[in-house]
Amino acid sequence: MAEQPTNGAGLRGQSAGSTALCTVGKSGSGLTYRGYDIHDLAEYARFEEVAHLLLKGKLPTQAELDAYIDKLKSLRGLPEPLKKALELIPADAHPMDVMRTGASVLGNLETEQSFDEQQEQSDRMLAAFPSIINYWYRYSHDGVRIDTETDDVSIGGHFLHLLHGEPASELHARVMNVSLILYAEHEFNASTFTARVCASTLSDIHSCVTGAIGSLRGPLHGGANEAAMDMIEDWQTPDEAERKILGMLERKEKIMGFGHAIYRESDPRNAIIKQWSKKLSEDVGDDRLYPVSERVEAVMWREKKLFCNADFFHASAYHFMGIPTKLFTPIFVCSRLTGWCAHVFEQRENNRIIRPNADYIGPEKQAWVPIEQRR
Ligand SMILES: CC(=O)SCCNC(=O)CCNC(=O)[C@H](O)C(C)(C)COP(=O)(O)OP(=O)(O)OC[C@H]1O[C@@H](n2cnc3c(N)ncnc32)[C@H](O)[C@@H]1OP(=O)(O)O
Ligand SMILES: O=C([O-])CC(=O)C(=O)O
Repeated sequence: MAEQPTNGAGLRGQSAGSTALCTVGKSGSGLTYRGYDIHDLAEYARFEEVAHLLLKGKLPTQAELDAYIDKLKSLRGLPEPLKKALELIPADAHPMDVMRTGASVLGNLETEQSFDEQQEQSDRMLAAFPSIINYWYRYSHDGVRIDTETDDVSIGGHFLHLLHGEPASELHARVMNVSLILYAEHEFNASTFTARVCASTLSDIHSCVTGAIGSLRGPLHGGANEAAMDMIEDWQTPDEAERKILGMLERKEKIMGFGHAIYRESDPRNAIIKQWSKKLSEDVGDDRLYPVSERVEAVMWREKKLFCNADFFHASAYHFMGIPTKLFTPIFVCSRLTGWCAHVFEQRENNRIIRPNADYIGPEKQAWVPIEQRR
């Protein structure tokens, strides 16, 4: 593992527990899920296989995978009260707030009654989350009540089908599959840690996931893919992008989609999603966004030795597939849900309430001042 600052800020460099789910940056840049390298998973696996790996503890056999896919397909429908709740949320709401509310309402309607239900509840959320966000999006933006029970085999294809009202192309379904795999799990990141803290109080799984969605929403975490898109979308040429980035660095602004709390030299997911972004850019005949993104990457490395994290090239990749920017982070939710739930299971298996100490930096003991004497 690369050397980390240990002054305590952000708990950086400190172990907060153990996990059998994931290694991040173990040899400087690697990423594995239960021992499987991210490159192999992105190249050969279906997202549903990775979900099985994380949630059930092993890669499925073909028969197990077929059964799991069928099961997830059967769980895509939404209960009427949830649809009604989604219809009340205005079009200008942030989709991450919609996800948070959707998860919470589902938890009211299909409450986890005991931890024995954790697998079933996780599968249900995995199947239902794309339906939740797209049901709201299509109702609030297009005025249509979509049928969320499609026959698409993959969760990624299903997501795009609901969004665009037609089955996804093979290329788009493939890229969504890769994207969902890349985002699925990442050890004790902020949102996963949120889920584990919540789980450590023996709370229900919907509360753990709802809290995690709130943590993922911020631009320093999952919200960075949207923030990166907002940053680059108006830049017309690589030269303009370079000028703008240099200006931002001069003003000491954060450049979204760059840097990482754990990786020091590169994020292994970047090369993978970058390659798919390039393919998509050729597919749509783009001669602007991809070259702009590449220049931003080069300038950030040249000027600051800062590298793209998983989010940066996700921005252009999603954009090329016609996904509205504000739905980028909800897709991250649909994927990271697998990691969150697997961590909740792990926390529950060997639980102690998470409750660290704080270093007190406030005033020493003070004498009580009656209210009429205060100034
Ligand atoms: C899926 C994910 O969640 S990946 C992360 C997504 N988030 C982003 O892309 C947001 C932009 N990036 C960042 O804000 C940070 O790099 C984080 C939040 C990811 C990590 O934060 P930290 O662990 O505190 O970063 P780190 O210790 O490596 O920072 C070192 C220095 O580089 C600077 N730096 C780090 N990232 C950036 C950036 N993207 N732009 C400009 N400067 C940066 C920091 O400000 C810090 O400078 P300082 O020493 O003068 O204060
Ligand atoms: O690990 C982190 O700090 C951020 C994260 O979730 C990721 O990079 O996927």
